[in-house]
Amino acid sequence: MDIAAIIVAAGRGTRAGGDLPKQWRRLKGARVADWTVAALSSHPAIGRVVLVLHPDDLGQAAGFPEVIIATGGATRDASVRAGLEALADDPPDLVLIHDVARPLVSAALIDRVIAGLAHSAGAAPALAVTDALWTGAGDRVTGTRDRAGLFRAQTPQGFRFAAIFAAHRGHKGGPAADDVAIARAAGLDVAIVEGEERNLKITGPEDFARAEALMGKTMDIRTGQGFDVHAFEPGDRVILCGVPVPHDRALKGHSDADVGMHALTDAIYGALAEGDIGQHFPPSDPRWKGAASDIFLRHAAELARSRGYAIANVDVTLICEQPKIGPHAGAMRAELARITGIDPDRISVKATTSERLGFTGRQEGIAALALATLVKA
Ligand SMILES: Nc1ccn([C@@H]2O[C@H](COP(=O)(O)OP(=O)(O)OP(=O)(O)O)[C@@H](O)[C@H]2O)c(=O)n1
Ligand SMILES: C[C@](O)(CO)[C@H](O)COP(=O)(O)O
Repeated sequence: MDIAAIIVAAGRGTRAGGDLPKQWRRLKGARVADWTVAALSSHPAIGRVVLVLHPDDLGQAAGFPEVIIATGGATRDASVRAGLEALADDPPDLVLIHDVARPLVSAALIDRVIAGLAHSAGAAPALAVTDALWTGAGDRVTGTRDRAGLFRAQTPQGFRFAAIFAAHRGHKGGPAADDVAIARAAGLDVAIVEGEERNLKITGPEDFARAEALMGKTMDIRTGQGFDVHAFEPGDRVILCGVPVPHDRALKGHSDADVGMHALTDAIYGALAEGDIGQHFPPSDPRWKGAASDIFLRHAAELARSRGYAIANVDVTLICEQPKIGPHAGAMRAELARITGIDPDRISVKATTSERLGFTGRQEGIAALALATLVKA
């Protein structure tokens, strides 16, 4: 069964306030959109994810190399339609349509939606209304309503792709609250599956704190360490943390011998219990001869993201007498930030000498240590 997900992220988040649309604001260090994309793309049944961005936000696409990007419209249903069109050339069997503003969606809830599609063209999560319902005008209650049979709708809302695509294409009734409304207007049967209180939609300013409190209860924190050494050989520069640094020698290695980036890549693999760089990129493979090490680091960072982890911070220590690292540390942090997609203020690059002791002290090579911390809500 081919299952795709569409994450609509083209809204402006006006009710949430703040300087940035809500999907670009942070929860526990990673952006709301990072959590949501990770939650969907790490689900084993979901093969493809489409992220629908506002035209002003297309610059963010580079931070999501593993997803298909589409450009959204002025309303939620126009954005969903853009996501469906992006899948139309190679249509999946099922599609799950999700709000970027619901970053705490669980794998179990996604499983329930998929299971609900076994006997129905649509399936969507919801919670039965448990509070009493009133009508009101100003500050006065004007009436009461029976809550029996009323539900609070959530996402992801799942559908047979062909059915919801036809429903969206044929929809003429103006903006709809959600895809269930569009499906039902087209006569599709939609099953209700159990939603979760945890699957809140970040809507108002107070919802960021609520989401962080919920995340804190189940946070999975992992650390990994990496260590690497490369010997000097004749040359006129070394590559350290992606930055060429003039020197009277080069570092010797199968790839570009970027000892700092290798240590950091191993730290991320270590946190994931995913072996080391040599397992993923064997030195015996001629494809990696002279390779720029950003390939390795990007792979490790994407692996972390695809497993639902955000990189909370990294700390790299270079051990050498020469060259001096301080003047280049800012450029190194910026380069590591660019490759990993995390903020430079979560990346530390520092250096120490070994007081002229040992192989680094004798200037036979450079060593590097790295630590990485990954978090999953
Ligand atoms: N033109 C739009 C409007 C909304 N959405 C998406 O639809 C989801 C649910 O909408 P809502 O929570 O209302 O988000 P915003 O429209 O961003 O918020 P607001 O109404 O406060 O501006 C969000 O993931 C939002 O990004 C979208 O992709 N395109
Ligand atoms: C689709 C939805 O998440 C269901 O609860 C919701 O309708 C979308 O958000 P909005 O606040 O209604 O725009």
